[in-house]
Order: sequence, then structure tokens, then C-alpha cells
Amino acid sequence: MSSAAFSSISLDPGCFGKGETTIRKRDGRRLCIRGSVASSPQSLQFANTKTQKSEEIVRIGVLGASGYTGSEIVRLLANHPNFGITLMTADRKAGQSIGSVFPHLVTQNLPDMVAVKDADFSNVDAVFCCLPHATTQDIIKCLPKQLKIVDLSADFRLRNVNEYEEWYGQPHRAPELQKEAIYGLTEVSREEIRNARLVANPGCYPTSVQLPLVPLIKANLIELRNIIIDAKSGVSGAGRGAKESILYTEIAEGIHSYGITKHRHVPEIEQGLSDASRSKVTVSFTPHLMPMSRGMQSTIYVEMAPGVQVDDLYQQLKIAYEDEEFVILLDKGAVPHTRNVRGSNYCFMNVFPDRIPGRAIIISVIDNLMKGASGQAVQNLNLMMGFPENSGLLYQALFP
Ligand SMILES: NC(=O)C1=CN([C@@H]2O[C@H](COP(=O)(O)OP(=O)(O)OC[C@H]3O[C@@H](n4cnc5c(N)ncnc54)[C@H](OP(=O)(O)O)[C@@H]3O)[C@@H](O)[C@H]2O)C=CC1
Ligand SMILES: CC(=O)N[C@@H](CCC(=O)OP(=O)(O)O)C(=O)O
Repeated sequence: MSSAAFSSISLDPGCFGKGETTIRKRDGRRLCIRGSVASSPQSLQFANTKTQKSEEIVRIGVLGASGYTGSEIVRLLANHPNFGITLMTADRKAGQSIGSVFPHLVTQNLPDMVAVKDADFSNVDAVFCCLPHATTQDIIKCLPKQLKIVDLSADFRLRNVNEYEEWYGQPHRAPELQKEAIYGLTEVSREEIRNARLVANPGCYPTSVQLPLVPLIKANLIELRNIIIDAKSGVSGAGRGAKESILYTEIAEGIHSYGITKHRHVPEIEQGLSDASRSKVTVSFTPHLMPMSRGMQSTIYVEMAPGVQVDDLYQQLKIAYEDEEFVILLDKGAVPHTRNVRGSNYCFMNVFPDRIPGRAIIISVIDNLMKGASGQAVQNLNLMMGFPENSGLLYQALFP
């Protein structure tokens, strides 16, 4: 897409250094940009998206826009009143337009994607980093310090860098930055996220598991032993890169477990549950690959604390989430389906009595690319920039 499609606007030099930049458009209107300011006067190009943008625009870079989570960010920001994309990067697809890589995004008038090494961050206030883990640390540590960052990779999720090395098979290469990172499970750490510069967006499985378990553990309603998580993911969870293991013929008409006892989301889940209980929690976690493109279900088997009934778990989840927009406790007895959250930022959950006395079964579903990745990332950046948490996220599920 040619840059002739963009309207050029120049920064007002008088506003530099005030934490807020006013830009004057050619038609004389003034736009106010929140957040960090560019270091020198320059020409700025904004996409003429068809969506009405507000007067207050944060300039966004999407690193890894040619991948699944990056393209979801681009889709969501098309309908975001306060975020405007000024930079997109790709690796193998650098130099291409977003519409040539993702035809469903062809109507987005955006600059072509560039390689990270060629990216100009002077017109960017915040980035969504949608890159493979390990690659991410090296790139984030080189970014301008004033940028707000939501990192969708696993690189900054584990506070203990030794644990990162143990589970990811290589030393952490940005341990100083790790100290600064806030784990971004929005409903649990909202206040810290608001003030963060670097947010580590949670993994998809850990999101689906922690949302129901954290309130129950905090209220001491379940035993910390014998937590069993049987989880299932759509294939987009594995990213867009070509791999034999995710060929149609390997996935269709069957399901299989993987990462048994050693999936790298185990320490992330245990970190979150241990924080909730203020003691070490361990879990049995087995993920499965399902023949569907998106969606995730965690079925969680727990033992209730002495004297606790399933209704106590239900009431606790109701209290925890009654004011939350994106976490929905279904009516008693209603079964969460992944298809009812597909394409939306919702987590649907419910709790059921097991036939074995004293045990309960919790079911939680999300879209791995939305609440499990890009949706939650937008929710977090909304908080970090002081916008309504649901901005750009008011999508209902796609059905059927
Ligand atoms: N998919 C999911 O459901 C979830 C993913 N995540 C995490 O989000 C991140 C992105 O995942 P996803 O979008 O699925 O992955 P994809 O494989 O679909 O996309 C990866 C992106 O990173 C780019 N890239 C790859 N290698 C490099 C490199 N060395 N330098 C610069 N850019 C590079 C790719 O560019 P190109 O295609 O042009 O080569 C592409 O844009 C990962 O860390 C993943 O673990 C988190 C939660 C859920
Ligand atoms: C189906 C599938 O392969 N899913 C990915 C998890 C995707 C995700 O949330 O991952 P990150 O921790 O990488 O961000 C996996 O099991 O590794």
C-alpha cells in the first residue's frame, strides 16, 4: 500500500518535553498524543483508517505483525479510538504490506512492514511485541527506554531467571529488565499494570487456568495439593510458522497430548497460584492439541477444603468477577463452550460438583488469540495509557 494514502502531519516543537505532544494536522486541527514524546521535530504519518479515531492518539508499533498474534492486534486496533499504528515489523515478510500477508486486513491503510533492524521508533509511543520467545529479550533491551511495552512472548513472565533457564533451555539475556516487568493477568494485577512500563502478557494456558483458580486459592476454598489441569488448544496457539507437527494431516480428525509433565507453562501457572496462596503450589498439567484453529479449554479438577461446598466456589467466583467485563461466570449448570468466546476477549467459566464427594470440576474457556494473547494485551495497554479498559475490545464471539 503506498504512503500516498496517508495524511502527513508535523509535530509542534513547542510541546516537546511536556509528557504530551500536540500535533497539528494540515487542516489546522490539533491532535494530542499522550505518553512519551518524540525526540526531535519530524514528519509523522498516520493511517487513514476508516474507523473514527479520537483526538487523543497513542502511536503504536506492532513487532511481529506478520504473525497470528500481531495480526490480531492490527485487527483490534482498527476499531480502537485511541491507538493508531505507525510501525509494523516482520521477519521473512519484511517489505510486504499487511494486506498481502493477511488479505482479511487489506482494508487497513498502514505502512508496509519493515525488519526490526530497520524500524524507526521515533514515531512510536508504545509497542506490542509479538515475537518468538528468546528473540524478544534481545530486541526489547534495545528499544528506546521511554516506550511502553506489552510483550506477548514468554520472555519476561517468570520472575526467577534461573527458572527461565531451566524451562526454556537457555540463560535469560535481559535479567535487569526482568526485574521491571509486571505480569499482566489484568483482573489480578490491574493496579500494578496501570503503572508499568513493561508488561509480560500471560500465556494462553496460564490465563485460562489462573482466572478461575486465583480467587478460589486466595479465599482458601480449595486444597493446594492434587490440582489437575487437562487443557486443550486450537492450532493457532503454535503460531503461523510452518512446522510438520501442525500440518493439517497431523492435526485433523484426532487429538493428542503434548509436553506431558514438561510444558513450559507449568512454572508460569505455579508462579501465579503460589503468589495467590503465598506458598508453593504444584500442579499436574497436560495440554492437548485440538483440530480447530482457535479456542482453548481448561478442565480443572480440585479438592475442596474441609467443609466447603461447590456452591461456595460458585459464590466466590461470582464475587470476584461480578464487576469484571471480560470474565463471565455462567449460570449454574451451564457448560462453557470455546465457540461462544471465539474472536472475543471473554473468559467464560463455571464450576460443577464431581461425583466423588469433596471434589469439584472447573471449566474455563478463552480464545487463545484474544484473552489468551492479543485481546488481553490491548486490555493491558489501555490500562497503561489511562484509557477505558475495554477500548477496542467490544467484540462479541463469532458464531457459528
Ligand atoms: N499464538 C498464540 O495463541 C499465542 C502466542 N503467544 C506468544 O506470542 C508470540 C507470537 O506468537 P504468534 O503470533 O503465534 O507467532 P507467529 O509465529 O505467528 O509470528 C511470529 C512473528 O515474529 C516474527 N519473527 C520471527 N522470528 C523473528 C526474528 N528472529 N526477528 C524478528 N521477528 C521475527 C515473524 O515474522 P515473519 O512471519 O515475517 O517471519 C512473525 O511476525 C510468541 O512469543 C508466542 O509464544 C502468546 C499467547 C498465545
Ligand atoms: C498449541 C500450542 O502449541 N500452544 C503453545 C502455547 C501458546 C502460548 O500461549 O504461548 P507462549 O507461552 O508461547 O506465549 C505451546 O503449547 O507452546
